[in-house]
Amino acid sequence: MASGNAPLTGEMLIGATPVTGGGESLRAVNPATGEALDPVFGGATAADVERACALADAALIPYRETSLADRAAFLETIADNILKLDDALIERVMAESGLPRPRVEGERGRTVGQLRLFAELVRSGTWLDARIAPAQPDRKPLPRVDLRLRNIAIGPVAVFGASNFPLAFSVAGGDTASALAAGCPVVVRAHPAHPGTSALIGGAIRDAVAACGLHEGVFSLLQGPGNAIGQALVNDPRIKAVGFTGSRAGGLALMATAAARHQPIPVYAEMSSVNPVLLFPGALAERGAAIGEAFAAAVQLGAGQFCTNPGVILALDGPGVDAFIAGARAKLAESGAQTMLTAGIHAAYERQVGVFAGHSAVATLVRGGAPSGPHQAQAALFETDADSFLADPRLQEETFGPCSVLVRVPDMTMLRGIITAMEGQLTIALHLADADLPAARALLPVLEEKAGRVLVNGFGTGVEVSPAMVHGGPFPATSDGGSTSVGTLAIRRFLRPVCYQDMPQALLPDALRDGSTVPHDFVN
Ligand SMILES: NC(=O)C1=CN([C@@H]2O[C@H](COP(=O)(O)OP(=O)(O)OC[C@H]3O[C@@H](n4cnc5c(N)ncnc54)[C@H](OP(=O)(O)O)[C@@H]3O)[C@@H](O)[C@H]2O)C=CC1
Ligand SMILES: O=C(O)CCC(=O)C(=O)O
Repeated sequence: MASGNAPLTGEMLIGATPVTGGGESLRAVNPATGEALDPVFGGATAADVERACALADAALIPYRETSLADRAAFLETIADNILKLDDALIERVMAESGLPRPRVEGERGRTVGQLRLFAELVRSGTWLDARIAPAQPDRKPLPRVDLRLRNIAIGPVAVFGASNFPLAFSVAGGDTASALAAGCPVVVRAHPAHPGTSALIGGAIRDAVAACGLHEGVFSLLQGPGNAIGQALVNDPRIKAVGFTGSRAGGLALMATAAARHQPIPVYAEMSSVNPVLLFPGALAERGAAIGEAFAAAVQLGAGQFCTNPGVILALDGPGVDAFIAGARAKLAESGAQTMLTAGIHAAYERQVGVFAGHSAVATLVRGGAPSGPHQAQAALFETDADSFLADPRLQEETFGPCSVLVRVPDMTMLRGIITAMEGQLTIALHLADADLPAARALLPVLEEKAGRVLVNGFGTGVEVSPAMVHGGPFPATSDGGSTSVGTLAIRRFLRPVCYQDMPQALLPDALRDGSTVPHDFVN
């Protein structure tokens, strides 16, 4: 296990202990070259999973009662340690993901910024949602009992690292940051595509646990290929919640496992979304070509491997649609193919693009530049009509990669019908001119029903980490439309309220004692 800038060893982390897993092993593969990367990582066995969960359970009570200041300092130490990994981290991410340096450096900034934002939140104490309703012994006709409420950590959390954000949605990504902020020990199941990146970040967290004097079970990192590791983790009775970003099939499988446990637990899975982009007539007439060019950039961001990727364009039919297509066509045609994250993701992309290309009701508008190396995705824009789109659910499914289908929609009634028929989404984007506002206003309640975030004159890619962000949405965008995986509200997934009734001051947690300086609602 790497510590600081020490070389990678192929070990995982069971608490503070580096362990070479005795299960099936794996090596990362550079998707840009096909080269297998050293070292070999030993895979976690059932006994490794068991030990990590036992340690997490042992760490729960001491960790969840750390002071706000100490827990915030821990999150900041993780951020500092990640930065200390310096270029060794950036190069390993690039080698394991095929992502370009500026993207990886940006993602590191987002990861570190996210940890610091959660540190600020922890320090504020607002997330405790403390409420004090003191006793009213003289209340008539009945006296009122003394009631005090605070949130506590839900318990050890299993986090599945995502393939498409090796830093911001992985070992120290949003799920881990929000769970640690809530006071939950975390057991991470590293994504098999980037074991080296995961080990480097895992070392940074382990070093922070030690430097902050915390129980070693606050963090463990499991490596290896295959479903068995994740299944064992979600099945372990000591795990009390799950954070996941990945495929719909994977998310559904974990939800089923969690629901079938003796004690079912919540799975916060972010799965699939096509993020409809609605083009209104006024905006199309005013700047159709420019919107088309901006779309071409958005759909290719990160080789389209974003769950916020604009996968469906619903264009209200009119002359401006052709201007949009011309703008998109010009930009897409001149773009190069991009390396995808893994051979499997590339093969899935080719399969799904093949469904569009071979569909009798679909026309190919443009393909991007041809591949010049292994696992490269060629961008694609298709077109179909509204009736065909509604009739075939395959056209409404997520294509993970730089691909989108434009649907010509005859009128607002049909647009409303299509949105109503579609599944839940992370984002819906509207392109509007002033003249479109009345129509957009009338549609907004339907859009709110369907998406976690509705945005205007932009695209959903590039989620801002903010207290006001919702990165979630109705199923299947996520398994739980009542939450977010990005932004400070994400902490709520890993909290549970406890009420203390008629509890003597000496037994109350500090935040709920008389004179508490932690922000709280006082109920007269
Ligand atoms: N919408 C989105 O945000 C994203 C969608 N995807 C989609 O997922 C496809 C595959 O990408 P990938 O990132 O590997 O996603 P997967 O869902 O296949 O895998 C994500 C993680 O979950 C584990 N896992 C998957 N299925 C199970 C299961 N049944 N039981 C236990 N663990 C499981 C995987 O490990 P292992 O496979 O070793 O079991 C891995 O650690 C992409 O082609 C794309 O379509 C991917 C990333 C993001
Ligand atoms: O668009 C982004 O910045 C985040 C996208 C995302 O959450 C994902 O692809 O998993």
